[in-house]
Amino acid sequence: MNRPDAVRAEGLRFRYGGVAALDGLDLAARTAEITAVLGPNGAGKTTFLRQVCGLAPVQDGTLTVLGRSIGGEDPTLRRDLGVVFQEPTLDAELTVMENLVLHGRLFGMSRSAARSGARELLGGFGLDGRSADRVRRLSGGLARRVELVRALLHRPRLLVLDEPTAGLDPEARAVFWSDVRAQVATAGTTVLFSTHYMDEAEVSDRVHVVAGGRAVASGSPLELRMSAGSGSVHLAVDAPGPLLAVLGAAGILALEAPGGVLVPHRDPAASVHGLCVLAARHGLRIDRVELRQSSLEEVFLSCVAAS
Ligand SMILES: Nc1ncnc2c1ncn2[C@@H]1O[C@H](COP(=O)(O)OP(=O)(O)OP(=O)(O)O)[C@@H](O)[C@H]1O
Repeated sequence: MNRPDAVRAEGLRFRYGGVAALDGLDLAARTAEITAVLGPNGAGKTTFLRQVCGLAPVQDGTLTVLGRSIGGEDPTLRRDLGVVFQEPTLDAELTVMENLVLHGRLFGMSRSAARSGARELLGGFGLDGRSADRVRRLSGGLARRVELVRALLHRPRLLVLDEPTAGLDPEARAVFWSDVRAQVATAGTTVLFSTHYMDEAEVSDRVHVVAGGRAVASGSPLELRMSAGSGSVHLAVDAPGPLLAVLGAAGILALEAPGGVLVPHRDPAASVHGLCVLAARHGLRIDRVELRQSSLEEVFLSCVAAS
């Protein structure tokens, strides 16, 4: 389904003095989808997300967020945004509920609406028992989930998350993302987030790989893996030597791999027949054929290396 864009960036350039942070960034995040901005340190992810939130000016290029053209500070936009940035910003001395009510009040909610909204969200994320806990007593993972609840309290249309799970262990990260997915499924919230974790990008509907301030690849995680052209065919054989020799003589790149031979191929499925025919012609027996897709990590590394 083609949904309208909640965020659209075209030719964004941004400089901090002599440093170019964004260098012609084009990307889009569709409504009610999860979009990942995946890139190494210094790729420009935070700069871009700050622009989306109106916290950094648009120096060059165009940026549209929820139908508004962004030029810098825009107080009306803030109501439609829920934000979790890298640095924790809960008040450690207040309880979970006090933090949430404070946030609700800042966003113009009545005390009772903030309390009942907070209760509902905490309940939905299985955190009902934690509302009276002081934040300083929470684990890092729990505190991040409370930040997520706080970001959602005023019912934003767009959730912006800048490396929201940095520093969390894999289990805490998985719980955090299951909360986010639940929110998208129940409320249709649009999510735009940055990460340098490949496995996190896998949770998204669409990934933009960013390097050097530009999007160097875009697509669903599956599309990216397919388009990287680095799938492979694994041919299980007892002794790889003769098969490697036959493939080498035919000009086919092949590598010895555990249990057999690996043949990298842009379209692994299309190459299977030819490989089997070639082996059979030389009297070589293949026990099993397995198609392997490149991981998002391989795609990421190859995109960044080529940029
Ligand atoms: N306040 C600043 N002053 C000068 N240069 C900056 C500033 N903030 C960021 N930069 C530079 O701009 C570039 C992009 O930084 P940005 O923080 O947007 O990248 P990032 O992808 O979010 O990185 P990270 O994953 O490390 O947070 C980097 O070269 C960075 O050093």
